[in-house]
Amino acid sequence: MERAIGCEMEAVDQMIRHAVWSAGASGIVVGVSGGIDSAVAAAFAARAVGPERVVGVCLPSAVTVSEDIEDAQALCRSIGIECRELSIEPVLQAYRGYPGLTDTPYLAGNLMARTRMAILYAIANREGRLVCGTSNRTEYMLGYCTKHGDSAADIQPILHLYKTEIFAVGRAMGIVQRILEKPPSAGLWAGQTDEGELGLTYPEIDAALQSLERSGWKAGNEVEERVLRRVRASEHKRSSPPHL
Ligand SMILES: Nc1ncnc2c1ncn2[C@@H]1O[C@H](COP(=O)(O)OP(=O)(O)OC[C@H]2O[C@@H]([n+]3cccc(C(=O)O)c3)[C@H](O)[C@@H]2O)[C@@H](O)[C@H]1O
Ligand SMILES: Nc1ncnc2c1ncn2[C@@H]1O[C@H](COP(=O)(O)OP(=O)(O)OP(=O)(O)O)[C@@H](O)[C@H]1O
Ligand SMILES: [Mg+2]
Repeated sequence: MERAIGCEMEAVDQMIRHAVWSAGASGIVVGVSGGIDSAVAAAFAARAVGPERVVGVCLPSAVTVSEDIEDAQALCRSIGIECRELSIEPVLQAYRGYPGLTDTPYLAGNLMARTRMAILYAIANREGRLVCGTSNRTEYMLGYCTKHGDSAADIQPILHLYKTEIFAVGRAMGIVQRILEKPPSAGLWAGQTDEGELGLTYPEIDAALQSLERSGWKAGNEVEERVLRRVRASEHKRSSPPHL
């Protein structure tokens, strides 16, 4: 880990406090999946504005494994935030009534991510909260997220951190061990893992991204070429829609 974790954590705290204060918000809502990104993002939110002003919402579907729900609850307990659980199955069941909209795991998965976003924003609307993002720099650069789904947020406390750095920050914050050890997964279909779907490991991807950034986005090997293709293809997820 090259960056000074301590100084950067203070800067994140200040950024979150400023965003909440300038929005006149009562607090923060964050989707807690039982994974490391939402754990670290929620822990930052709790540090910044106090755990009593943060609510974690676990939004399981039929493909969510019970260990993930238990880990999300354990995370909320360990950082002292309220934990709510709302199944997204009734909403997904309604989508299944529209022919073809949920026919593949890919289609259903993106609908799950956007359903979670809609519920988090409804809670934010009702309670005057800001929605806390959980995107890290690696998935942001690769576009490995659902556009207007899990990528939608009002604050982004961990967007500057590569996935491999999230684990180091999580360890420094004392995030529960089971969350630190599980393989990253979007949890959108049974058996899905990030590294399986991307076809590269996070250490490989992060090394390639750092090398590409240093070289002015010139690929020097096959892994860097593959990563660069994903970065280019997902440019639209990092910019405003074209308009006049
Ligand atoms: N060049 C372009 N200019 C402007 N817009 C463009 C575009 N190309 C596609 N689009 C639009 O973007 C859409 C495709 O983007 P999107 O809907 O996001 O879908 P897409 O990127 O195809 O799929 C999402 C990926 O993210 C993964 N994911 C999702 C959610 C969470 C996580 C996780 O790690 O937790 C991972 C998921 O497994 C899948 O691999 C197209 O249908 C189109 O509407
Ligand atoms: N079952 C769920 N309940 C609540 N929020 C969820 C759920 N599944 C996904 N999310 C939200 O979508 C975000 C994106 O998922 P993603 O898998 O990238 O992150 P993670 O689960 O926190 O960490 P990891 O990538 O290591 O699995 C989560 O951080 C969380 O905010
Ligand atoms: Mg996950």
